[in-house]
Amino acid sequence: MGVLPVPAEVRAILLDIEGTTTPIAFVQETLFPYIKDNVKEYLRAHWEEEECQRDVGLLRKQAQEDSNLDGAVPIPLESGSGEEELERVIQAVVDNVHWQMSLDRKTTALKQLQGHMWRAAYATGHVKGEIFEDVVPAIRKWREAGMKVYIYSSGSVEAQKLLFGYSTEGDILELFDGHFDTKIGPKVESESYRRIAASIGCATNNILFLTDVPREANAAEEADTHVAVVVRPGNAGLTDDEKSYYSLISSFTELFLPSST
Ligand SMILES: CSCCC(=O)C(=O)COP(=O)(O)O
Ligand SMILES: [Mg+2]
Repeated sequence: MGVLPVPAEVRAILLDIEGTTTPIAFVQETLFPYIKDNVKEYLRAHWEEEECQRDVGLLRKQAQEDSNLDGAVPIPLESGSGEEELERVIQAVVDNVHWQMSLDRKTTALKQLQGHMWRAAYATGHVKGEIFEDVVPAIRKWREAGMKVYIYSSGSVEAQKLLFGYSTEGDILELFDGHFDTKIGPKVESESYRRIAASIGCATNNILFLTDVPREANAAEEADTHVAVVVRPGNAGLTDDEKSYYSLISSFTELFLPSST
């Protein structure tokens, strides 16, 4: 690791969050436990709201798709009324959320609910989005050099905006030209990167994608997107093959833009 020249054709930098802009520990030890500890209470408090019913509907649909998976938790429809029936369905949703989270699943259904739940955690100051210290100064420099900067995370767009809107560096949402989540497709499928390029209005090779996950880098590369794998404290280790195959950076300051001499 040292200096990584950015290819001249690159016009946009696409950033992963967990393990790239943000420590994995913040997601795993702060954000996810908040969901596990509060999901039941949240569902009880918001059950009658349209947004909560939409989230439950998406989770129920996902549960049907998952029915052949080991340990999958079905979510029944409410049959009739009464406290006991409501508690039965809510408990099924809670168990489903816990099961999905135990596998670190990235389903849109789970991520939508999480995004809605974190709203209160950020707004009350209970949680602040953690950002590695090199991130903000580097993005400012890239933008001064004319680069567009986008986020692509499995976390919902709403969750992304909360993390960067209520971050340890203040509200830094102005640094981003747009956000993508799994609604555009999974991060491990190359088609997702083609869709992102089409949405930005550029070719896939005009994009440089920074991620900590080799499977995501591989999918992006298959779509002819430039990639670099980010090595941060607490990230999963890379194999020797991955280390020698991918361009690696440990800080955003290692990217060298041709126009930033
Ligand atoms: C956007 S905050 C929560 C992050 C999250 O839920 C997640 O699954 C992280 O995925 P990423 O694609 O950013 O590695
Ligand atoms: Mg990541």
